[in-house]
Parts: sequence; structure tokens; C-alpha cells
Amino acid sequence: MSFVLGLTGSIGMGKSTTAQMFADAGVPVWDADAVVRKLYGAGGSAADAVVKHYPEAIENGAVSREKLRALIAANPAILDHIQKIVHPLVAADRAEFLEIAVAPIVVLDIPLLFETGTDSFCDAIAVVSTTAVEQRERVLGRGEMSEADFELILSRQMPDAEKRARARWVILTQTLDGARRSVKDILVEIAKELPDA
Ligand SMILES: CC(C)(COP(=O)(O)OP(=O)(O)OC[C@H]1O[C@@H](n2cnc3c(N)ncnc32)[C@H](O)[C@@H]1O)[C@@H](O)C(=O)NCCC(=O)NCCS
Ligand SMILES: Nc1ncnc2c1ncn2[C@@H]1O[C@H](COP(=O)(O)OP(=O)(O)OP(=O)(O)O)[C@@H](O)[C@H]1O
Repeated sequence: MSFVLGLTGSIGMGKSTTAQMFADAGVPVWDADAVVRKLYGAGGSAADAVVKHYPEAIENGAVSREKLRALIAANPAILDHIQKIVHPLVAADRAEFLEIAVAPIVVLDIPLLFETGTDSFCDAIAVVSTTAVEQRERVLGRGEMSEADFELILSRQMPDAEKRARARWVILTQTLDGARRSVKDILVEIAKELPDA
């Protein structure tokens, strides 16, 4: 059985960048956002389900995030419905990953780790974080989401302070070097706790 490290953090806090640091260190990473992208692709099980309810969100057989964002902006309740469709499919993919994982440590990279109760599948949690100002600048700086989209997503996520309080480790993402050091330290600490260390 692998040590399961949950990696989470609010939108734009640096989760994907930090997950890549774990992957670079040789740790298998399961990425919830990537699974959603796969399921939204043409022929993906989520695309097949979404087309039945929101055909206007589909482009060439795949879910268009741009179109879906527009639908959700007009009616935020649609996001609840989308989650009901998507989350069980994502959970099935995660269960399969954990079942076949053979590495001593694996990472579950999940934006809604606490919100979906997936923290109960983890041996410990690390939260990525930076200041609220930096977070906003990062997300709006990407030029994809409107300020309203960002606020809606934020309002649906557990506040950063609460995530930090629940985590064993907080990885600050102001600098790449600092985050890399934290990742290394965390892996060293976990390695010491492994059964045959
Ligand atoms: C809302 C959507 C269309 C926005 O797509 P877009 O490409 O602009 O952003 P992306 O998917 O990269 O998400 C950006 C970040 O928003 C946050 N986020 C995504 N979905 C949600 C959600 N349902 N609730 C809260 N935060 C969310 C995460 O921090 C994520 O990393 C898309 O995220 C979506 O379809 N979400 C529903 C599926 C879901 O719940 N995914 C979360 C992982 S299980
Ligand atoms: N440790 C770091 N030092 C400096 N910049 C960083 C660091 N980590 C991430 N960033 C920058 O912050 C931005 C957001 O990073 P990333 O995409 O990893 O965040 P995320 O939390 O996965 O975002 P989302 O939740 O929106 O998917 C990127 O521009 C990235 O370059």
C-alpha cells in the first residue's frame, strides 16, 4: 500500500506547478483536472452525459470549457449539476489509480479535495498557497476567466485559511525554488515514516 499524499489548493495557488515537482521527483501523480479534461473529450463519458443536458456546451463531440463557462456564468446552478455528473466518474478513475499504484508514495492532485471528502482517502495533506493578491493576479492574468467567473469559483471553494488549518504541510508558492525545497522536505519526511524505512 502506498502512502497517499493529497495535494490541494485554491484556484491559481500553484497546484499544477507543484504537482509537476512531485512528478519530477519520481512520484506518480493522479491529476483530477486532467481526468476531467479526458472525460470531457470527444467520446469521453462526461461528454456523453453533458450532451444530453447541455448540447449547447458541446463542440465537435467534446465539452467546450469556454461554452460551459458561459452557461455557468448565466446560471451558476448548472455547475452543481455538472459536478453531479462529473464527480462520480472522476472518483472511479481515482479508485482505479489507487488500486494499481505500486510506488511507496503517490500524490492525489485535487482542487476540491476537502470539499468532496476525498481527504479521507489520504494519509496526509499538503496545501499550496500564496497571498490572495497574487492568486487573483495569476488567475486574471491568464486572460481566460472573467472576474465574475473567478469569484464564482472562489465562492465554491473552501477558504484558503481553512485549507491551511486542515493540512499537515503548507507549500508556499511565491517562488519556484521555495516550493521545490518544500516538496523535497515533505518527501524526506514521508520516507522516514514508511513502514520499512
Ligand atoms: C468550471 C469549468 C468549466 C471551468 O473550466 P476552465 O477550463 O476555465 O478551468 P479549469 O477546469 O482549469 O479549472 C480551474 C480551477 O478552477 C477550480 N474549479 C474547477 N471546477 C470547480 C468546481 N466545480 N468548484 C470549485 N472550483 C472548481 C479548480 O481550482 C481548478 O483547478 C471547469 O472547471 C468544470 O467543468 N468544472 C466542473 C468539474 C469539476 O468539478 N472539476 C474539479 C475537479 S474534480
Ligand atoms: N512556486 C511558484 N513560484 C512562482 N510562480 C508560481 C509557482 N507556482 C505556480 N506559479 C505560477 O502561478 C500560476 C498558476 O500556477 P498553476 O497553474 O500551477 O496553479 P493551479 O493552482 O494549478 O491553478 P488552477 O487551480 O487554476 O488550475 C502560473 O503562472 C505559475 O507559473
